[in-house]
Amino acid sequence: MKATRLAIPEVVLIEPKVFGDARGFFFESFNQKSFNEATGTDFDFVQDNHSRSRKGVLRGLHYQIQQPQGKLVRVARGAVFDVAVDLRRGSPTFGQWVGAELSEDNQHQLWVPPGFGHGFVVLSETADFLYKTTDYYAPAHERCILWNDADIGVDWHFDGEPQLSAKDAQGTAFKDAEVFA
Ligand SMILES: Cc1cn([C@H]2C[C@H](O)[C@@H](COP(=O)(O)OP(=O)(O)O[C@H]3O[C@@H](C)C(=O)[C@@H](O)[C@H]3O)O2)c(=O)[nH]c1=O
Repeated sequence: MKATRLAIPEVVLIEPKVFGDARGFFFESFNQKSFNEATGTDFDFVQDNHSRSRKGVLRGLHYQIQQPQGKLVRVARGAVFDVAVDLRRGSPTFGQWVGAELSEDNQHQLWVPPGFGHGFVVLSETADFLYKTTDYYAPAHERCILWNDADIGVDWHFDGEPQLSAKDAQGTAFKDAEVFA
């Protein structure tokens, strides 16, 4: 497994070692010890999620203002561009974003710590998106920043009008959003 800290160093790109053979492949999609060493964290994951989306679907930018979730995300089918936004006021990278393409071909994973907004757009015909979270879903604390907020300025690596949920279409501007202390 290879771990690379991105321009926001708390966000870590994880490249598992994939063992291919005549039958197909095998890899450890999660190993607590390796993950802790790679990220310098020690979280317990409490929820596993799986969503499927069509090409052009964009989910985000999501976070929970209480019970903030760290997310270890990956793609089992298809390809997405995945984005993390630093929402920790006082952080040297507050309001900045990083992103990576995650796909069934590269098997890359992204560690998005608590305190970050998260979203992705689907680049393939369909994508199965899998992620582990460090805290439980808490809809009362859910918040959404508008995907195309100009102050954040994410380059989604996707041309065209994305398909959003009604909730995401009404996301908050970054300047008005509740953020982490
Ligand atoms: C996220 C979530 C949703 N749900 C339900 C609520 C709703 O009826 C349905 C769809 O929810 P949403 O529209 O919020 O799903 P979605 O837009 O896929 O939300 C997810 O987006 C990505 C980008 C994230 O980072 C996740 O943390 C999560 O916010 O699933 C749960 O039961 N548990 C969960 O953990």
